[in-house]
Formats: sequence, C-alpha cells, structure tokens
Amino acid sequence: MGDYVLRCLTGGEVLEDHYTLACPHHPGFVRAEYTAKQLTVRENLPGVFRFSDWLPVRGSVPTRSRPVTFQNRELCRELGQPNLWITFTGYYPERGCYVPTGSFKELEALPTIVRLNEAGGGTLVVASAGNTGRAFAQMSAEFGTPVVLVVPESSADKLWTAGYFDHSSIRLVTVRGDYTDAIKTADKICEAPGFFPEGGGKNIARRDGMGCVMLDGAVTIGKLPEYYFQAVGSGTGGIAAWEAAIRLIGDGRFGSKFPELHLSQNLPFVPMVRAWNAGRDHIIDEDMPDAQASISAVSAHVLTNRTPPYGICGGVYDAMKSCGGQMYTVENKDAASAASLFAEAENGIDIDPAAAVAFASLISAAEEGSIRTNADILLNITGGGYQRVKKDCETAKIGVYETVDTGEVPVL
Ligand SMILES: Cc1ncc(COP(=O)(O)O)c(C=O)c1O
Repeated sequence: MGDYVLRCLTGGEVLEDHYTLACPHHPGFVRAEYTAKQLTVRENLPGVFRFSDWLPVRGSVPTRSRPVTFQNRELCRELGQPNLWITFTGYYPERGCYVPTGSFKELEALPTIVRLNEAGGGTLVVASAGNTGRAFAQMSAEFGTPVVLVVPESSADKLWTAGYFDHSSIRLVTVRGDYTDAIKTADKICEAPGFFPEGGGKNIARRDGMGCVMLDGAVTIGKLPEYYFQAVGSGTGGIAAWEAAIRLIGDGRFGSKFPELHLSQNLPFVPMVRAWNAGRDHIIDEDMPDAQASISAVSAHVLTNRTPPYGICGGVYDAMKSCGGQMYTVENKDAASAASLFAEAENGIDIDPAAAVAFASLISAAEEGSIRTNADILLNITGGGYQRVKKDCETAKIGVYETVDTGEVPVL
C-alpha cells in the first residue's frame, strides 16, 4: 500500500524519498506516482487511511478523521442545483464526521506525521494561522510526535487539543506579526539539525492527504464532479484536488474530464484572484495592496497567505490552467450569510469562516448562472463543528512556549 515513486515535475527525474520535499536540481513541486493505478478503498483501515493506496505512507495511526460526502436536499433546492454534494471535514457526529480539531488540515497532518516517522522521525516545525497548527498539535498529543508550532500572536487562542491534555511534546511559539511572518520564523527554526519543516504545499503527504476530499467525493458520487468549490489561502487544496483528479482519471472508472476548479478568497485580501484574473502566472505586490490592513480585515484569516505556491511548477496556476474554472472574491458579509444558511440546513453546525467563503462563492455562481444546472458539484466544507466539538469533548488550550518578534528565532 502507498507504494510510489517520487518525481520532479520540472525535470521529470525520479528522486529518492527521505521525507524529500523538493528536487535538489529544480524548483517546482515533486509528485508521488503510485503503483496502484486503480483505487481500492480500504474500509478496514482507520479514517483517512482508507485511501492509503494513494497516500505516501506504509502504515497508519488510529483515527476516525476523514472527509465525509453527503447531500442536503434543502440546500440543493435553495441553490437550484439538485446534484450539489458536500464533502465535510470537521466535527459533526450526525453525519459521521469525527475530526476533533474541526478542519481538513487534519487530513494533511495524519499522513505527514506517519511519513516523517517512517523516514526516521524528528521534530516537525509547523507554521500556521491556526487550523494547521491545531491539527498537528492534536496529532502530537495523540501520537507523541514532537512539534514546534509557529503562529501569529493573534492565533494563539485557536491552539487547543480535544480530549488530550498532555502537551509535553508540543512547543508553541507565537510571532508578533502575521501568518507570513510565522512562516519565515518556522523556516529559520528548520535550519537547526533535527527540525523538519512540515513543508506546506511541497509535502506530498499534505497534498495527497487533502486530495482525499476529491477521492471521497468521487467514490461517493460514483464519478468525478464537474465543479469543485473551495476557499484558498495557499491553494494547496486546489492543487491536491487536481492531482487527485489526475489519478482518478487514470483509474478509468470515474470519467475522463477534469473538474473545473472554482477557488475563492476573502476580500479585501485576494492576491491569487487578482493574479489569475489578470492572466498572470505570478503574484505581484499590486495584487496585495495594503497587505497588513487587508489581512486584518478578512473574516477567514486562514486564507491570508502572502506567499502561496501559485506560479511554481505544479502549483495553483498550473492546476487552474489544466482544469479550467474561475476564481472568486467574497465579502465577509456574504460569507456570514452563507454560514447561517448552512447552519439552518445542517443542525446548527457552525462552519469555518473559510468554508463559508467557499459556500458563498458557490451561491453567487448559482445565482449568476455561471455553472450548469444539474451538474455534479463538489463543495469542500473545509472545516466546521467547532461549537459542537467543545460541547462533546473537553478541550485544552496549549500554553505559549515563547513569543518572538518578526525575524527573531526562538531558543528551543
Ligand atoms: C478551514 C480552512 N479552509 C481552507 C483553507 C485554505 O486551504 P489551502 O489554501 O491550503 O488549500 C484553510 C487553510 O488553512 C483552512 O484552515
């Protein structure tokens, strides 16, 4: 299971995998090419590891975390789209969703820690605006993998674990700055031996973990959807959806056409939307005017990455070019209305502000008639059920290990 070769997308060469994140000779992404050309869903394996055929791991860890795909008749009617499918990754027991930290970042964290442990182990360094850090914190508390979490100071209260109270394997560093400043601090920490970057979009475990949303959607629908909706900050979820679609097309049982990617960002911070709509394969400073003020004005802070893998070989631009589709800007108030609509239709479940951005973009696409009625649509609800998890499980806040200024390296 999970047998693969690692290929450099720029040069085409096969690379040895020692938790390899990049080709030593070329820029751009590396990608896993799995031996299994057809997907067998391993019902006997826990959570997301049911998709182990297409995950870069040999083993698994016990978990119930996985994406779950379902339909809601009320929302289908409301949007005039009878074939709307929702893939939900969060905490929502009535729908069989038991992701304790509430977001699809756990789909990335699970295969990443297994991949690192299988490559010999070490301390994982994770930069996050909140959700990714919480996902890795939970894995660290559950499985003992040491992690250093680096987050903007304003995100510290988003760092907690559910049902686990021993945080001795977790060091939380807060940075007086934004998400991008946290990324820079994390990069510096990784210069020391024994500290490994989680790798963001470069890590095949993270991408292929997120790709399980598309796998779950396609397996549940019985074919690839025509449209895939997601809110993006790094865009890794969009890239992952594209790569999963490549494998599903190769499988031969799910259709031969790529789903169009419909990716959204939260106004006023929308660098990828601006670059894409201008036809550019790279982001320029003008795509993020008043970056700091814009970042603090969005409701979905996890979408505020200033250095997403947009123009890199195998990145967001290539994914959009290959699949076609659209990019959307969404205002806070429209995201809030979308979240209310979802809660009304789904037992009061609170969705992540980022998931609300994606849902709002779908509502506007349906209203404007820019998507075909009756088409299979996959809406990636990337997080939700936070209130519910806090009701059902005891949660424990993670204490701050050290707070540093932008550019400063903590003593670890
Ligand atoms: C809930 C949620 N949705 C969407 C995103 C955007 O994901 P990406 O751009 O990495 O695909 C994030 C990123 O942290 C997130 O936490």
